[in-house]
Amino acid sequence: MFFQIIGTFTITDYLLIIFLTFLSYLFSFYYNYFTRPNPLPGPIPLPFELEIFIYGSNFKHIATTLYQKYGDICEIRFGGHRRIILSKTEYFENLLSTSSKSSSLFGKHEHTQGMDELGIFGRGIFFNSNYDTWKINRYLFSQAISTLGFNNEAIKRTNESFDELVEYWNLLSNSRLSSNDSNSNSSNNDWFEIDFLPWIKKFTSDIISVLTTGEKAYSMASYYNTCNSIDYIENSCRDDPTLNNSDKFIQGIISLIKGMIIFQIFNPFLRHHLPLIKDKANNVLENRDFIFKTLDDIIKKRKMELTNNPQKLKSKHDLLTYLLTTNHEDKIPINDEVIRSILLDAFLAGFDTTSNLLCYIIYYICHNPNVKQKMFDEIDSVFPSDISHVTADILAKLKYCEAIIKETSRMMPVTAVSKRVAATECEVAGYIWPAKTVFHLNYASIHMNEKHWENPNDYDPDRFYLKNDFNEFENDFDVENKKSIHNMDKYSLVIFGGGIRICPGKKFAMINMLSFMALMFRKYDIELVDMQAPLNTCTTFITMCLDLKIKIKPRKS
Ligand code: HEM
Repeated sequence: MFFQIIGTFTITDYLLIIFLTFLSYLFSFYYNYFTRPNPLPGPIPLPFELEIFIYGSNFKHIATTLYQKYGDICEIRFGGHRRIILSKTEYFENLLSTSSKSSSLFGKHEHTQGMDELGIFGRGIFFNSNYDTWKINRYLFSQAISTLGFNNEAIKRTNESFDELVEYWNLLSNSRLSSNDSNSNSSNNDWFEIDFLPWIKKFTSDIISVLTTGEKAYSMASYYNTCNSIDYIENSCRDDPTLNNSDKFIQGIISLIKGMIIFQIFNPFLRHHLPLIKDKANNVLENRDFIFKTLDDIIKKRKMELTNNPQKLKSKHDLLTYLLTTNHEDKIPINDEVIRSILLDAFLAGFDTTSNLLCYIIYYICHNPNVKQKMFDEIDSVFPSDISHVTADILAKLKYCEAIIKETSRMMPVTAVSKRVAATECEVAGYIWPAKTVFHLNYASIHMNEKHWENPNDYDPDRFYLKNDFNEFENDFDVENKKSIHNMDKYSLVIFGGGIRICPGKKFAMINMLSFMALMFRKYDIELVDMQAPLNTCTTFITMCLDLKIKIKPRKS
């Protein structure tokens, strides 16, 4: 009967049905919009999640533009979700709360089909919104990376990696000089030109890799080989099949960070059927499988070592060894999949954040020669050239370098906008919101707000310069101390997030960045190749530097 009726339809009938379906979709879409709770200023939404084609995916740009146009609290529909953009510190109170499970604002990511497809969300720490599993994973992770052994290892590995980096730069500089190529990038006066971004990414990924898995990644060696085919670095360890893929693995992590956004902002239909998007989404999935397999192989290999030679592992201070031995001794029920997700988090959250911030530091100090000189003076006074390697005691004295890290993070936060998703009805900014509302905390605009910062466009690390022995990054952000130092409200500078989901890697990140600054700027003077070029960045989950050409020259000792 049904098919008989269908059979009588003409093409006009079909077109009419399509038109009416479209009309009813539009009607319900805009009905929901105009009857939404707590209507806020913001652009009128577009049907079929078309906003991505208008606003792009740079969420820092979206949030700052909306703040400028619509004020401290406004909204946008994006990626199929209503998003509330908050650009006033008072509104952060409930969102960055330290109260735990009861908080309906514990989750950081909207649950979508894309999240499930990617198989990363809901696991590990960063992408996990399940309080019970998150708590165990975060506890294990924080325990492992806060041990003295891990911190000392972090300093030792940074020293070693820097020595290696200097070796490659010397080799490259010498080979360019000897080739005497008139078209060579190296200029006279001992200045040597490099693309800093890939080098610092390889540098930090080598450190993260060895501290996370206990395995060397040889990313710098690989990159050196792509820069110079003459003096190819032979490395016997690279015969190991696990390590042969190591640089590919690091590249894979970078692509995964970039590719995840596709699963967040494109709806399943576009991801599965629109050719260009479909290809990109498939590449992300293929890459994810490769990353999972590599990590699984490393876990298997370490487990074998643990069985065959448990004594040898006593000297290891990496995250994986800690997780496996904790599993053995404390009987905490974590399986290999959980271990893999924690390791993956260390890679995802660990190396791109520090490497990008180091790029921004270089950009800003090169534009502010007085800051650069003051930094040189501090480094020279606490880390003289007769001391070969940086130590924890030296790092604790680098107060001006610490101020540079803060001021750079204020001007160019790596996490420009963070997110919370309501699990149940909740109160934020004086309104009651339904479950699933997505809130964006617009740190980038707050960091540049005249209400909190005098001359916010001026790069001035002195605003954070502590001349006493107090090391702010040693402790969790302490409201009282922070107020006494900056005399500002506690959310006016948010570098590592806040509340129970504050970055657990912040101490390690500080060790890593301060060590690099001390080693690099004790040895090299530095300039930008093009002082007129603006800082080229793009924001997805974090704000990434897209390129940074610099010139370096050994400093006179
Ligand atoms: C400059 C360096 C870094 C910056 C600016 C940074 C910043 C942040 C921020 C803003 C958050 C989110 C907090 C929130 O949503 O409230 C976060 C979370 C996190 N970070 Fe970092 N981070 C850095 C380095 C690191 C390093 C080196 C590691 C580990 C090796 C790390 C591991 C994590 C993890 C696991 C989380 C998730 C915490 C959770 O959801 O409970 N981060 N980080």
